[in-house]
Amino acid sequence: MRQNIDRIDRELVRLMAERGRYVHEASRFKANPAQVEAPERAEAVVRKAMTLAEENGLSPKIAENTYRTMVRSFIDYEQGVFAKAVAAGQTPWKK
Ligand SMILES: C=C(O[C@@H]1C=C(C(=O)O)C=C[C@H]1O)C(=O)O
Repeated sequence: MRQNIDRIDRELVRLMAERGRYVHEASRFKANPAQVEAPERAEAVVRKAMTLAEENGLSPKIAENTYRTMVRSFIDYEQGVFAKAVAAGQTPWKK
């Protein structure tokens, strides 16, 4: 049983890393920190995860808590990537 949990954790973290690379990419299309935050989109992602949870027999509360924390962390990460790009003069709308 724990072997299965460990296997799933390896897969989840691999998928989170892949997700992170796309979040990193998304920052290139943002013009300011408010666009990085994109609260409506973030909320839609959480809601979608809750619907998917219901469809898959997972508690929507677990999906909600997990996704709120995860998306918040990705936004913070993306804000960091964005701030670095601005500091380096590498903002795409200036190219
Ligand atoms: C990745 C994006 O930026 C932020 C991070 C999101 C996420 O991790 O799902 C969603 C919306 C934004 O808050 C995006 O706008 O798509």
